[in-house]
Amino acid sequence: MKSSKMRAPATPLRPMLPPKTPKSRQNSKENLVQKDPVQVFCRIRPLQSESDLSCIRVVSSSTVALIPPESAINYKISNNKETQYVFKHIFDVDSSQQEVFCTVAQPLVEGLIKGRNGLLFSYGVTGSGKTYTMTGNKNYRGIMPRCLDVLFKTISDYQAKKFVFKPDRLNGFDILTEADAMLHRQTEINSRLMKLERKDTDIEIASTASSDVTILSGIDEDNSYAVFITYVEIYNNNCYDLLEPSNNRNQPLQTKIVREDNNHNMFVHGVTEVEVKSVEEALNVFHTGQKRKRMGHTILNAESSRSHSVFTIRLVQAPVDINGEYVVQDRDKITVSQLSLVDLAGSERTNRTKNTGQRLREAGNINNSLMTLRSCLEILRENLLNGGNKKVPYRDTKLTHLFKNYFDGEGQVKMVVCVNPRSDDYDESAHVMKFAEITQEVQIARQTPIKPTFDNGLTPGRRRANQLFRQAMQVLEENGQEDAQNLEIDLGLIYKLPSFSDFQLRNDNMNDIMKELMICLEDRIRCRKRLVEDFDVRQKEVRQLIYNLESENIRLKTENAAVTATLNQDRERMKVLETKIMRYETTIDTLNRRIRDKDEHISQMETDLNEKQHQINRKEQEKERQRRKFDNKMAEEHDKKQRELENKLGEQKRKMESHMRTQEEKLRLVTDIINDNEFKAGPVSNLIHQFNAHSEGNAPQSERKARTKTIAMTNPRHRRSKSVGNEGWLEHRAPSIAHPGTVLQPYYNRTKTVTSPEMKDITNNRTSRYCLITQEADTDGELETKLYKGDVIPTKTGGAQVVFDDIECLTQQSPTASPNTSRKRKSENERKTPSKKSHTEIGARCSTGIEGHYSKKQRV
Ligand SMILES: Nc1ncnc2c1ncn2[C@@H]1O[C@H](COP(=O)(O)OP(=O)(O)OP(=O)(O)O)[C@@H](O)[C@H]1O
Repeated sequence: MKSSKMRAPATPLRPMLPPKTPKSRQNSKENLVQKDPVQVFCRIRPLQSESDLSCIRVVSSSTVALIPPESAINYKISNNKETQYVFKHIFDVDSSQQEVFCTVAQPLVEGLIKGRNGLLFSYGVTGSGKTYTMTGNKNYRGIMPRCLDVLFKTISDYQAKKFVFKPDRLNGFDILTEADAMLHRQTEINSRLMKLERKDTDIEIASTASSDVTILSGIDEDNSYAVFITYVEIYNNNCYDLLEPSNNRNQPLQTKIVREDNNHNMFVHGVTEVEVKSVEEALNVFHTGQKRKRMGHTILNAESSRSHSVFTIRLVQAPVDINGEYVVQDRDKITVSQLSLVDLAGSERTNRTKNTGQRLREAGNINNSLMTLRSCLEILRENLLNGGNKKVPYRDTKLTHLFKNYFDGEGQVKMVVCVNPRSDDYDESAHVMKFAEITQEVQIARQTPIKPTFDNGLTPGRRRANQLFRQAMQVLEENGQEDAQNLEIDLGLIYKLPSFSDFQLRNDNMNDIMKELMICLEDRIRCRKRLVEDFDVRQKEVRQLIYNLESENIRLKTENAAVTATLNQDRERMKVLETKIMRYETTIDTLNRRIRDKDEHISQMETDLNEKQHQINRKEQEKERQRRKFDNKMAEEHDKKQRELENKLGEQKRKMESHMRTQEEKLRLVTDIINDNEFKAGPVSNLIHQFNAHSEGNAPQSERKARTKTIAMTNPRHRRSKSVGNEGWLEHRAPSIAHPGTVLQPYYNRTKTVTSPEMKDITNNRTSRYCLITQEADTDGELETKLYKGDVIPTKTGGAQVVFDDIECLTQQSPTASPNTSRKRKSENERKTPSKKSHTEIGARCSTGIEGHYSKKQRV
């Protein structure tokens, strides 16, 4: 008999802080004290035809004997002796599906409801009745639909609304709020309407649900429950999600991986978990999976019996809130339990099936996984017997990896061995039996407690109490108590209604409690009425107060608006100013940056300038050094040249002196000659001849003869005195002579200029020198002035003769005439030639005399 305290409905302000308890799984291993063996059941299917021979004999409800037929391999070895095998229970050919379910699966469902995990295998060769046992058919529903029947029947009143629990895709669940869940429900309805989904229930299985479904114990009335279905196929050691949503049905299924969640439970990662609310819905999902399986096998060219099917029922439960209506929004309080129903592939050996190619590979994989399952169980058994800690090769195949947790003590494991009694299957059946026998020696730790008891601070039985409370209120309302519905309306902190007296909820005193509750409620209604009246009065006062406050508030708001407007204006101004400041700051920054750049530039320039100045100084120094060197060199050169010039000058001087000495000597000689021969008779021509002979020496004989002939006879004794002051010049010039305008003019002392000289001009005593001036143009048209000079010497006859001793030649060149090198040269040559010529002419002229007499005769 279950009893619970009924309490008043909580007010929203009532604190509800349930202390958190650690998760069950954390303590689960510490709590494992008891161990249960793997329960193995044996089911013998009926013979297909009456002609078939049976090799199995049921000895008792737990013992079965295998009798080898003659065709068996070990017929001779076993000496026709039967082998007996003991199992938990033997289901013979007459055993019904219900019987099998009740014995094998119902305890697992009970465990499931209590939060315990369960695993049920069906093992056997092909055609031995595994699928028949697990799924069944239209008339004979198997374990799976029956499990669903019982489960939904048991939790029917406690099911949570759809989508309150949502799979988190990592083997856990989240709790959605009622609003979110409703949104999901709406979306689902819409999508169904869109798709116009056809109800595709597996007719064979779902048509006849058992009417005599038992309601199992162990349900927690203060919990809400939800059922989720997953359907996975393991084929060729690959995991496929048969419920995977797909738009294209011909698209092959994606392989999935087996992973471990945060609580070290194994699960198929990303598997589709479908929430179902009824058996029909669950079978519908199963049917969808079956179709996907068939489709997949058609695509892969496989056979259904070659794969392992894992149909898992996951039961999610969580406590309801204090009002017993909604699930408490705390995912730590969720309990998830699951029951996996595994229809294994046929366990026959390859040599029997004569498979090749793909079939052989399939068979290999099947055997592999079954062998691994077998080795895992054997090692577990060995560890158990020897206390060893040998590593169990769960990870070798997907099948064993997925169910690792069960063998490690996280759930109950059961196996139904299906055998075909046909003698043809003897060898295979013997294998199956042996394996099954070993399996049941494996002990699995019992999971206790099955479900953690949360100390969540909530009253047990609150859901039922709430229901009773509602019922009582409904009765009161029917009895004319209008305020009954308002009882729930909380009066807040102002008033407190009298507390409920404690009611003990028991199944046998429900009517008494109901009566007491109604009396209590009537009192509460009266009390509430009083309080409500008082409340109304106070409410009016408060309203007035509020009104006043509101008026004041409006006034303040107006003031506030004005102040706010001013403030906003100020803020705007501030903003503008701030913007300006920012702009200026930016400008200042920019300018500072520029100044820095310029400073850097200036310092760089200064550095360059210094460098350049330094270079210039260096160059100046170098230049100064070069200049000094050059000056020194120049001075040296100058000294050298000066010395050379002095030497040359000295030499020239010496030459000139020597020449002068020679000339003086000559002159002296001439003077001596003249002096010696002044009074001696002798023609002057001889003296001149002597002079010429002396001076020219080598003159040609003919020239000398000619000259001798042309010179007039003179008497040197009569040469007029040339002493200073006594020299008188007779300048004889043609009337057409142009003044040459030369700077250097011949200097004549006591000069008499005549154009046509008379005798007396020559013969007078004052005239001692004679100068004849002629002018003519040369070949280039240049003016050439010649001055023929000579001594006037009186002749014996009283006349006078002129002895020419000098010719002066003045040649002028026009500055406007174009310079002509050849002409110049010519002129120079000419100048040179006349000089030479003049020299000869001097001689000639010197030897030429103009003899004049005082007589009127003139001879030139
Ligand atoms: N106990 C039984 N009572 C009546 N019919 C049975 C029984 N067991 C099996 N059968 C029938 O035998 C046939 C083969 O059975 P089933 O398909 O379940 O074998 P299986 O072991 O699942 O084969 P596979 O390994 O190919 O899947 C089915 O038609 C089924 O109805």
